Amino acid sequence: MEKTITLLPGDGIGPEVVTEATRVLDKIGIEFGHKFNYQTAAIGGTAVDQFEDPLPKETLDLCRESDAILLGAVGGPKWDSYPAHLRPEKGLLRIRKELQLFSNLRPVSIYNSLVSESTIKEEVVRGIDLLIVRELTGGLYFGEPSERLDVDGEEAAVDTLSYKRSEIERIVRMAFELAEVRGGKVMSVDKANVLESSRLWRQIANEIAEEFPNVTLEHMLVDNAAMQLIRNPRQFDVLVTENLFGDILSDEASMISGSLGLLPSASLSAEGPGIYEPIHGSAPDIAGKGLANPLATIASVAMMLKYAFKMELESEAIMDAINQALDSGVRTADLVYGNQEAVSTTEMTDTVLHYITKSTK
Ligand SMILES: NC(=O)c1ccc[n+]([C@@H]2O[C@H](COP(=O)([O-])OP(=O)(O)OC[C@H]3O[C@@H](n4cnc5c(N)ncnc54)[C@H](O)[C@@H]3O)[C@@H](O)[C@H]2O)c1
Ligand SMILES: CC(C)[C@H](C(=O)O)[C@@H](O)C(=O)O
Ligand SMILES: [Mg+2]
Repeated sequence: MEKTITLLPGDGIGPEVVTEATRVLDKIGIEFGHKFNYQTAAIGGTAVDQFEDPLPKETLDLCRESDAILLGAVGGPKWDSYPAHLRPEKGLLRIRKELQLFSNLRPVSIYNSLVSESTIKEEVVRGIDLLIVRELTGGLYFGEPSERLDVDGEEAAVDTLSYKRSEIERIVRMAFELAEVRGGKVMSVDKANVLESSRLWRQIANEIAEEFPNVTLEHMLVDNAAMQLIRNPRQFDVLVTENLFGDILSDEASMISGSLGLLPSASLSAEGPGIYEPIHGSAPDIAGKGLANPLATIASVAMMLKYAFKMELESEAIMDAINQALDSGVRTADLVYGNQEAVSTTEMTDTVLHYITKSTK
């Protein structure tokens, strides 16, 4: 097969991890006889510097006409004081909205050899396999008004948490469809004891549940969910939640797998190309030092192969290779506690590449 992939390296460690992920794609291409064509475009702070726009039109056009998009990360201290529309993060929010990527899948599992190294007890994390389904184009990130204002002569600011029925229906339905082919359980996470938007969310989740007799639905308040994720993550199969709750819970959940540098994601729409992106950010503290863990981005490529190209075997070959690389003992710095030696970003990828073969399946 021949596929065109738009690369959006972005800022900080973004370019480093995207480069590593394309090496993995190239190896898959060789082993399985596919051709991956890349086109690279600017997003985030890099795009602000070049085009005074965190999402130039040319970038969006390239993305629209590609088969899939691979994003590194955006943002960094350099742009933190820029006005809202020129912030790197705005570029990411805009592209998610433009491409209607309402569904962000953030799977959380643990590689075999990391079970005993987790900061959480082995018996709590062993065999973890849960999926966070994060709503990605609504809620506080996009609600209007979102602005500074004057309240009683005082400086104030407002952000708006609003959801339409259709927005809730489609993401909750997606969660149920995924649960049907997984463990058959949906946990809808909200703050219905306080927020009206959460009460609508809960009501609609109950309605959607009627369409899926083989899937059980439970509700959990988000503060409790944050605690339960660490106390007993095995109770969860699919968690579905609004944009900001999903953002926070997924960073927390990454520590069940061992590091923020391990968690991949797929941002999907009803039709058209999706963005495959690690859940982590641009990590300015380690950028340019060869310290970044490339595995979240490499696993995002595995999600791309599975969801965008229906290349199940190829996707599994990558996940198997990551498992074997970690089994062989290599660790990037984020995975090292104590005095074990860490390998570089490139060395980690080299080890993954070593284990990628068609015959692994
Ligand atoms: N999707 C994205 O583009 C995205 C996501 C989150 C944050 N950001 C942006 O990134 C910038 C930094 O934010 P932050 O520091 O809060 O979050 P971050 O995710 O960039 O980093 C948090 C911590 O995790 C570490 N880390 C992250 N990814 C890693 C990796 N692959 N390997 C090893 N360690 C890794 C970092 O070194 C840092 O200590 C901000 O500008 C923020 O807006 C972007
Ligand atoms: C950079 C930021 C806008 C983004 C988000 O909050 O969605 C990031 O944290 C993520 O998780 O992808
Ligand atoms: Mg985040």
